Amino acid sequence: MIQLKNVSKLYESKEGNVLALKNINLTINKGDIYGIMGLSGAGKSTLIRCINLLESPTNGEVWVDGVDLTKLSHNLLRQSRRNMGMIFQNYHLLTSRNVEKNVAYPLELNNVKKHEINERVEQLLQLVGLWEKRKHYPSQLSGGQRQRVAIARALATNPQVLLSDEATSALDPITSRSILNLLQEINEKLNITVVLITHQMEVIEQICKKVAVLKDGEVVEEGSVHQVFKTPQHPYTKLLLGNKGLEKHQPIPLDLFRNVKAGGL
Ligand SMILES: Nc1ncnc2c1ncn2[C@@H]1O[C@H](COP(=O)(O)OP(=O)(O)OP(=O)(O)O)[C@@H](O)[C@H]1O
Repeated sequence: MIQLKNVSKLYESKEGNVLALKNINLTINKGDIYGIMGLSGAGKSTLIRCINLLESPTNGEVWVDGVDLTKLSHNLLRQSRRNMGMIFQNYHLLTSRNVEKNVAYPLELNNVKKHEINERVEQLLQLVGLWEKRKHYPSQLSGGQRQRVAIARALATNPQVLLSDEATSALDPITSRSILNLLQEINEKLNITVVLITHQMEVIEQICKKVAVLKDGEVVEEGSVHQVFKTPQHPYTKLLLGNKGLEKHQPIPLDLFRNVKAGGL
């Protein structure tokens, strides 16, 4: 379980101070696919980066599986971070390493034995449908394939949590759908908690069970996706959803693209 308790984040600079998060309280249960949505500048990236303390909150506590990460030493925090994989809009792959070496990288850093690395890399590349492309370099892959490599790498250390920072924002709708299906499969098969941020309502609608709506650094509404999309309470949520409320807009069936060959996207 992930709990954010009274989390605030103040960015200070000579250009001026920005209070990016204001007293955030959130509980994300194990096995959830939890979406955080909001417009540009709402504080989504800051919030997701506070979960693994890539960004240190100015105030508040971040509890993951019973441990307050804000109280950990540097070394213990590094160990805890192995429990949380992260993927990004721009993939962040190492361009000088081929697919299998990218996935192996976190395992090499953790001094895992060579034969275990090989086994794990094969499992992960089979899972994301890219075993055949293991010798390819990132520049030889499509955006969707790069994101699959990034997902495999994020899962290398067997994390319990996967954080997704706008992971499908740069992809076309069909490729985006295939990546979301993969995240859902990972959630179901491996029981990994997925936390994602996005400005795209359809992403939330497609795979999330729960959602928090972020506006100017504050959570203005939270609940099950069904409830929030069907009967949004806050004017900002209503504005974001526009005519996409569940009553007016039925999502595309989840399995529509399941049969599209993964490696081709
Ligand atoms: N390192 C930083 N220094 C100063 N201000 C920052 C920094 N990072 C973010 N901010 C500010 O904090 C606020 C929230 O930014 P954040 O990137 O978290 O929002 P976001 O919802 O992820 O936006 P986007 O969807 O455009 O990425 C913005 O006003 C932004 O300018």
